This record gives sequence, C-alpha cells and structure tokens, in this order.
Amino acid sequence: MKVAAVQFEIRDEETKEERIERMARLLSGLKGYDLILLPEIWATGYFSFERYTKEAEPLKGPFFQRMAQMAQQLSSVLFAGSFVEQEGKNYYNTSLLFDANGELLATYRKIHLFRYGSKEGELLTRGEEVKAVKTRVGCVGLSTCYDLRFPELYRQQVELGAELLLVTSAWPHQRLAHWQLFNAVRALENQCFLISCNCVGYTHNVLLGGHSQVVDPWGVVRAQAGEQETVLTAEIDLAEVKRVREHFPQLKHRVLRA
Ligand SMILES: O=C(O)CCC(=O)C(=O)O
Repeated sequence: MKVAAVQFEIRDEETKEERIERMARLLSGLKGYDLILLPEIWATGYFSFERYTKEAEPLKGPFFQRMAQMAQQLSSVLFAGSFVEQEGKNYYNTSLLFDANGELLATYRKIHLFRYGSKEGELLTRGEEVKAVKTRVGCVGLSTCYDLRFPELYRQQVELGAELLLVTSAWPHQRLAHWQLFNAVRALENQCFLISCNCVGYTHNVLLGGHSQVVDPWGVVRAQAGEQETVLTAEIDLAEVKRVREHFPQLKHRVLRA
C-alpha cells in the first residue's frame, strides 16, 4: 500500500484558517495514497499555547468536517493529526482517523501530556484510552508525540492487535537524536511498521525537527524526510509484519511477571 506523511511547516504569522487552506492545497495533490498522515495540532500550532482555548472546537466542529471531506475527496484513510478539542470545561489533544469514505473510524486523546518547555500539561486534560483500530489498511495503533517515550503504550496497542503504529508529532529539533531512536525502537520492539509525521519550522523560538519516518518491523528506516516541508511517501506491505513475527517470534517469548 502507498502511504504519505505531510511534514508541515508551522509559520507563526498564519491564522488557523490560512493553515487549514494551505494544508488542503497540499493534500489535493495527493491522489492514489491508501493512507495519509498529518502532524500534531498543526492548524493551531503545537507551541501556540496562547491560542489553544480560543481555537478549541467540539469534536465534530469545522476542523473535523473539513478533514472528513478531505478523506472522502482523496479516497484515503486519513490520520488527520490532532487539534485542540473542547468538551465541557476540558480541553484535549485529540487526533482523528477517517476512513476513505470520510467516516470517522476513531479518535485518540493524547495520554502523555508534555510538560517540558510546554504548557500542554496545564491547559489540557489527558486521554485515558489506548487505541488500536481495524481499518482497510490494517490494524493501526494511534499515538501522539511525547507518547513515543512510553513503550508500555505501544505494547498495549500490540496486545489490541496493532500491526502499524501511527505517530502524529510536533517534536523539537533539540531532541532529534531521541526522536530517531524512538521511531526505530518502537517499530522494532513491537515488530510493527511505524509511520510518523512531524512538523518543521521555527515556532515561538522552537525549531521543529522534521525527519518524519517510515520504519519496518525489523527496525529499518525505509523512508525519512529532511528538515523542510515535504510529503514523505513509501510503499509498504503489512504482510511483512506476520512474516517477521513468525520468523523471529520475540513477541511470543515475553516473560510476564506479576
Ligand atoms: O518528548 C519530546 O522530547 C518532545 C515531545 C513533544 O514535543 C510533544 O509531546 O509535543
């Protein structure tokens, strides 16, 4: 199957609406992909904490509607990245997964909120539910940025059937080495494909790291973006997950202690 990750540049001078329109233009050139990924809180900008509550939307607000429409127009499963969701008094970092007909397949509220040089932990409420979802492109595990540092989350996704790990991100360049390691290791230790979609650009004095990746179940990086806005593409075969797990049955050799 053909996959694409839109590594998007965050430009602080843009409004949310301008950013959504620019993303829509980028997406309109992406015909023929089975699965497309977008980054974390890209429409508001992850580091634009002053905009979070102002730009928050209910789950099925305009952001949701636009992304559903894009999935349908592209006939692609779309992991639309995340937005700031408001439900009552609470705000969440919520990502959306749409089927190729524009129907919602799943939502995921970020579980591990980032608190280092970030106001996310103050402003948002963490999610509770681990998500691995059966789709026409395989069973996908959903996660967001800082989640990458917590291996138990991905193991739970695998226990729920995940074979493809999708990571939406706004990871800073300062810790690019960590990003590179976690991308490879999460795929390798779980014998899954992993696709990550990061942002680039300078935002609120933070340089975002790019290097969105496609990693195979041996931990080999099959495709990797650089540090510019770009669309990372790859062709992957999920049958490899089964082959790798049969050939090297590490997941069956776990020793679980109480
Ligand atoms: O863990 C990190 O170093 C970066 C995490 C992050 O930027 C985020 O969760 O948005």
